[in-house]
Amino acid sequence: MPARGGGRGVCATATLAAGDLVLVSRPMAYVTSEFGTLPDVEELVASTKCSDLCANQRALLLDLHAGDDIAQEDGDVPGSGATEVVTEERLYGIIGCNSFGEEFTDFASSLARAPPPERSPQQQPGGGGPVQVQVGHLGLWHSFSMLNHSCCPNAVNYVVGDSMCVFAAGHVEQGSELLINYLGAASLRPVEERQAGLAEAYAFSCGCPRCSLELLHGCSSSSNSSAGSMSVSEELQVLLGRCTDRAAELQDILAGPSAPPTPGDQLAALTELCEQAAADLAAAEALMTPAPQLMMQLMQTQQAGPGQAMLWLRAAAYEMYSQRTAIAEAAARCMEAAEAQGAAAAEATEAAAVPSSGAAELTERLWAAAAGALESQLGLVAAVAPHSDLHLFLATKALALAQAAEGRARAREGAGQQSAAAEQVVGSEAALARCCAVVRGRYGRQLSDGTVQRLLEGAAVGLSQVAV
Ligand SMILES: C[S@@+](CC[C@H](N)C(=O)[O-])C[C@H]1O[C@@H](n2cnc3c(N)ncnc32)[C@H](O)[C@@H]1O
Repeated sequence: MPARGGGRGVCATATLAAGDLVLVSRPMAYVTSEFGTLPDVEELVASTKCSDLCANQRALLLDLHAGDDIAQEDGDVPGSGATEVVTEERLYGIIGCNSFGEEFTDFASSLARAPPPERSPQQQPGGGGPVQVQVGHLGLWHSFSMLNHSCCPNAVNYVVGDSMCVFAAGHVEQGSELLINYLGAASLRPVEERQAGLAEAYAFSCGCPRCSLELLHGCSSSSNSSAGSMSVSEELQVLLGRCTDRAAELQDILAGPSAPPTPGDQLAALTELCEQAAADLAAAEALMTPAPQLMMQLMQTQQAGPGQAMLWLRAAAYEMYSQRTAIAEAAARCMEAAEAQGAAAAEATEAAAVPSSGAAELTERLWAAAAGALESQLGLVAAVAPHSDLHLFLATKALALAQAAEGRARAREGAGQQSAAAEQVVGSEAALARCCAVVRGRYGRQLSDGTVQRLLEGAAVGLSQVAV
């Protein structure tokens, strides 16, 4: 694969579906840190140096790509032998190009790895040490290191214990290259930032279809531009800048020192923020809708269907979708609190204890808006980070919202009230089926129903611990 630094890659030897196991790799070096932080690279370097590598293992280590400069300076051909010395510079190069780390092990599988309740909560199976469900880790795995990157990956990886597992994350034709995402959450940033990140960390320029499509579209000038001379990319940056400012405002409204004192005030401030966020998102969506001729050209050069091409483009504005969900959710919670306060006050004065149906309807509308915003967010993640942790996280969150909406609808029916807004929410059965499909795509197509259930329970607990 001459277009890839180091020249190698991994291709499917058979046609694959999401959730097919591609490889399991044992670590050559592996370090962890408590409290979920990412260990320092120096720790992995020190651990690799200290480990007593046999000739075979040293040959495998030296076989790894260390960056184009280092390979050229050494006149090295990968896989050239066990007798070479692993210099410090080379080791840093190898670790820089090939290590993989996470701030904490993913929330679903970490809980699923904890012992079942009948065992002591502190004991590993077989009586080992305490189980750490949230540790940060960094490691080096040889066969995993052969996988190249794409911003629209077709494979997904995660660590169990200290082993690296890789699964297909969608349909993969026999002979096609398997590609993973090196960028983590940064994969949901615009193309210029992704390219800069990859150039800095790995010294290559990504030529994946999503990058090419976005670059081509981003260079075109925006017909919406008030200045008339801004490119799509520049205009998107302006909108994303406003999104960042709004995030600070949201923080202030929810927790800052100048937080408005009553849920009513808070709701008014959130409603205003929600309107601004919706207007900016609509502007971004218009910006990311190419003119028909450009769309034809983009699809022909990138071999992507129109739906796919659109999702790839819109994923550059992901932060705005995510913010719209956060604001709508905050507004719904706020209205719910106001509704509960109203009910409590009515009860205290022995007035009608049932909250007014107008308030109830508004609460439902806000929850339906939050669920709708989450569905848009989920669609983007499914397109650019299929079966990732984030995909599972959002699917689980959508399931929780659907179940809560159904619970409220039943409670209101019990109180003789109607709620039309709840019907807009994806039903919990559909949301559960989607969650199970995401789990199977991430953790293995062949999982039993019991294991899927256990992983979903893990994801639900993780959801309650992580605020996004
Ligand atoms: C983990 S290695 C992947 C295997 C590597 N191609 C090899 O032959 O050893 C990471 C390196 O592969 C190269 N690489 C990965 N993805 C790439 C891509 N999409 N385009 C070009 N080079 C890529 C970069 O040089 C990067 O530093």
